[in-house]
Amino acid sequence: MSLPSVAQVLDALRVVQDPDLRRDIVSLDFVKHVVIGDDGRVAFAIELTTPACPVKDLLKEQAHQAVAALDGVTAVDIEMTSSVRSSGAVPGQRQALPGVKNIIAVGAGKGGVGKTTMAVNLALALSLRGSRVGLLDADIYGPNVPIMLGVQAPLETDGQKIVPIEKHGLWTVSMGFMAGDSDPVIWRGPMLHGVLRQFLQEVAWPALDYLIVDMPPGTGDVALSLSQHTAVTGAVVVTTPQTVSVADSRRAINMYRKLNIPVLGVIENMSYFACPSCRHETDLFGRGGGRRLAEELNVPFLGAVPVAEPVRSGGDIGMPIVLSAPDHVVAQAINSAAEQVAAQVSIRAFRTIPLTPVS
Ligand SMILES: Nc1ncnc2c1ncn2[C@@H]1O[C@H](COP(=O)(O)OP(=O)(O)OP(=O)(O)O)[C@@H](O)[C@H]1O
Repeated sequence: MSLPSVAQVLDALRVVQDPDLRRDIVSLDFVKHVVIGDDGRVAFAIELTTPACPVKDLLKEQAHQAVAALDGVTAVDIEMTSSVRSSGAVPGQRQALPGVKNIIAVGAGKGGVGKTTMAVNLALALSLRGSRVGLLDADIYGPNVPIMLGVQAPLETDGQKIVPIEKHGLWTVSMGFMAGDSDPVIWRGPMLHGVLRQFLQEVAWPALDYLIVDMPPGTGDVALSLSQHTAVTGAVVVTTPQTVSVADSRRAINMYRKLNIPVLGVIENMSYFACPSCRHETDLFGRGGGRRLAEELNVPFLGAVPVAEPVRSGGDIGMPIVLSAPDHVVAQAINSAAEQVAAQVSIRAFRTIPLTPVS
């Protein structure tokens, strides 16, 4: 039986569509290194735009089926790889940080909605999926990242730049490493601006796919500084479902829009309580407010995360839930939200990078 050509394999793969990018994987230039063996074995790689791709398994399965159906094919070997694209540096705009492909702000309109919890767990979820991730604690007045990561160490320099502290596979800097746990931070706007600039430009950040920035709650100075210092890929807004929180989140989204920071989407934290014994779900704060806000403002809804005691206790002892209980319903909800964030970043990267034509 005759063997298919590389062109025929590629043609067959054109039926496989990336649902987020709305194009087929061949014209997206995802298919690499097609090798057709004399025995009819076809091997190739599919290079996705993030290791956290939510539809990775689906794309692999569809690609397998499409190629296996060709005459002469006896086996199909697919290697799934990824290369995160940068959507930070748009021509004519500010530069992203050197070596940092994407900067993602995690913000909230209100304090106490779980913004830091989401920032830490989203960062870890992306890292656990194979990305290189940094976490910048820009919540200068209430720096809780060190507590939630369970790390307390003085920041040091390599002679020129601040060396970020590595914990659980993340690289991080925080005011909490400078001030003591209970020292108040009393600074004026220009000083905040200076600290943020230092944390961005005077830190020896390693090469990163994603730098997650834990923003202070509310609308204000730090978001403005961030947008002035660097090209921000986008912002994730964390809300709880009740009306007062949603109203503040609406203001936060509008602020990011005013600053030309794209809104990647809304996460509804503390969406409901899932009883660990009987599994009954109670809508403590009126589930759905975050989703309705996303629909109203025409931004993606990235997921609903329930309330659960292990989230709080894990945060208190520096062992975030995606690490301590990866099968917990909350960890799964956060993992799914992290995949949606990565997908939104990829979508933005494709809006700013011209596609390579495929011959
Ligand atoms: N889904 C959840 N289930 C249970 N507890 C949660 C959940 N999300 C957050 N928490 C807890 O709520 C408290 C506040 O969370 P966190 O510090 O992340 O909020 P925040 O919005 O960053 O607050 P702020 O910026 O005002 O300091 C923490 O004790 C945290 O462990």
